[in-house]
Amino acid sequence: MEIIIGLENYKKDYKNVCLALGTFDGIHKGHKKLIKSSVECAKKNNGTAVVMTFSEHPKKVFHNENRRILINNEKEKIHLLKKIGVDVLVIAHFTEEFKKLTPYEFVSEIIYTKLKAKHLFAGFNYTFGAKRAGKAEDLIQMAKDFNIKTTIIKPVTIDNTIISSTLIRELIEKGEMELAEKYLGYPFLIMGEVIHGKKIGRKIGFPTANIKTYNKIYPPNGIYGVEVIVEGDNNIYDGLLNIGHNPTVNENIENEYHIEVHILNFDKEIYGKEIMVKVKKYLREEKKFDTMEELIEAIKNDIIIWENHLKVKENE
Ligand SMILES: Cc1cc2nc3c(=O)[nH]c(=O)nc-3n(C[C@H](O)[C@H](O)[C@H](O)COP(=O)(O)O)c2cc1C
Ligand SMILES: Nc1ncnc2c1ncn2[C@@H]1O[C@H](COP(=O)(O)OP(=O)(O)O)[C@@H](O)[C@H]1O
Repeated sequence: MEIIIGLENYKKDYKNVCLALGTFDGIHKGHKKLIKSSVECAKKNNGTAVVMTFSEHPKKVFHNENRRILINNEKEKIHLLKKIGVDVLVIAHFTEEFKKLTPYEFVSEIIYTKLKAKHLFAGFNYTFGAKRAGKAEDLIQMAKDFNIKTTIIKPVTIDNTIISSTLIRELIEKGEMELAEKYLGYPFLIMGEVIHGKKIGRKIGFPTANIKTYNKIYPPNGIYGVEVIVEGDNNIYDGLLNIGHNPTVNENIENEYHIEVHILNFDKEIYGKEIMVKVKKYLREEKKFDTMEELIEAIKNDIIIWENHLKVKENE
């Protein structure tokens, strides 16, 4: 997959561009259906499947919020789009200038002139142009003027509920990881670089790879059962993730926020490597223990609980 950052760097004449439009935060089952349609369109027409998203979440730019609101950081998004078979990902900057384009200017200047799209794919609730004034039906009409076909993808539902990034964000914020997985179509991901921590983990017999944090949503503080993939290693490991302040070892918890994973049956130095954690299940809240012995006992118990859970799942 080719990655183009900034529309000004989209320069090649790609053939028969099948363009998927949307913010695609989460790349959930609904997004996947839409993006897959553009990939299939490209295959059928000997063309190019292009996805255009923004480097900043449009809502964040609109409300100037600092709140963590994204389900995926850029790395995760790239990983997920590659898997679907997208040829070109354009990450446009959501600039002041861009925000001012009317819906018609967006179609004419960006979709037609710049991206040279032949076929568009957008969701039923897609909005575009200044003040998000353009709706999915407008897109069909406006694109017609430029001889561009448009396919609007109907809502994808599970148990009569429309899958949406908002719903999934709420589930992640509540720690409902199994439900989040159901709507996403894959477990919630945490991808990032392994950084140095306080080096207490290995002393107590449970080394934990600390993962660099990004401005995105994380599940509530607590202990989670996870799967782990380490850069340059083909195995999928089981593991236990801890998100929180480590109150047992930290006096001043306000300044401490860590995301760290103990990988089961693993013993390698992986500082600086990229790791991917698939968050499967919330196990318990993070506690302040009076002694290190109690913390060690709790971690041992977490491992037993998670291994037993996996055994039961295997036999189901
Ligand atoms: C499975 C697991 C459960 C944990 N539970 C707690 C907890 O309840 N309370 C706590 O203060 N720290 C908890 N920790 C975090 C440890 O305090 C932390 O891993 C240890 O201090 C090592 O940190 P370091 O990587 O900076 O050396 C847990 C860690 C793991 C792997
Ligand atoms: N089973 C394991 N799980 C996690 N990290 C491991 C494991 N075995 C070895 N390591 C290595 O040990 C480091 C974690 O040890 P730790 O004492 O907790 O140090 P730090 O505080 O720097 O994270 C990891 O970054 C990794 O390089």
